[in-house]
Amino acid sequence: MSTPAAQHAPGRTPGGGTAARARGLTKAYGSGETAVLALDAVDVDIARGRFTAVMGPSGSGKSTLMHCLAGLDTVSAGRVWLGGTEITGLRERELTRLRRDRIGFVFQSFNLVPTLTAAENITLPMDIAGRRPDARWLDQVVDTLGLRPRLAHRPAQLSGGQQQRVACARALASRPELVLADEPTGNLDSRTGREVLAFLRGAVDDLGQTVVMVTHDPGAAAHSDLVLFLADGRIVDEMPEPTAEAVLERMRVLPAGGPREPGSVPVRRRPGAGRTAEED
Ligand SMILES: Nc1ncnc2c1ncn2[C@@H]1O[C@H](COP(=O)(O)OP(=O)(O)OP(=O)(O)O)[C@@H](O)[C@H]1O
Repeated sequence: MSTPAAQHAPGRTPGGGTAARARGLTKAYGSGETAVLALDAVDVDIARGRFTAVMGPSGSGKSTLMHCLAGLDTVSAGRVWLGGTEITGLRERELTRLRRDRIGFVFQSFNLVPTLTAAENITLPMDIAGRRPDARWLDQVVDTLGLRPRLAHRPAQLSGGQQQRVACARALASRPELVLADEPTGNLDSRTGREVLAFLRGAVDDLGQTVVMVTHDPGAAAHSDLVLFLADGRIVDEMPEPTAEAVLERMRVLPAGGPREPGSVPVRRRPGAGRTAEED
């Protein structure tokens, strides 16, 4: 469970498919002279049952991509699907329900409720939704994350790594179709960070979950099955079975990134960029 993805057998999980998909996904912030193009006609397929990392320089559009895939942000152009559901065009109420029922989120700052126990934090989103957790699934998640002895503890009684494990369990509790993790190890020391990555890896390998993780850390990306490299709002490359060294090397030659004005640079696509997982 704790082995980097490079040591896992390559190939898709049985019954794979696409958990999320975007075509021509474009996001501009602002308008006129101050407008910036955060995403520029991105095509992406997120393979079901796999662990995908998103890397790129600061300002390259990683968080925007994540937010658009989750329906947390509106798109300027293009289409986004979660499974078979097109989310572009859904009303806010439908989006709220879709996020609650079908997507799990893990953030850099664990976002736990301090007055609740670990167990209560884990089931909170389902409690709010009036949904009953599947007890067997929840047991599996709690055991995979090694949280059984900590369930009665409040966040302040847990280490940072344990708190992030609780946040991971909360994201997995409803057995979502997609788990989105934005810099999940950003606030952790390297040892506890590796622990959390091993658990995310376990969520994919042992529980069949689909995880997309934004990270700046090549070592974290090495736990994934596939790294997508963003630069200037475009997917410029991808790397299956990444190693930390290969990711670091690839990052060195990425453009410095940052937003730019719409239309200021002609759309030019590297060979293979935006290729779908199906086509590999
Ligand atoms: N709410 C916003 N309003 C205006 N511009 C925004 C907004 N959100 C993002 N941007 C712009 O879009 C660009 C892409 O932002 P995004 O946060 O997706 O980049 P990132 O790759 O996640 O960066 P970082 O690694 O620093 O978190 C940013 O550089 C920023 O200028």
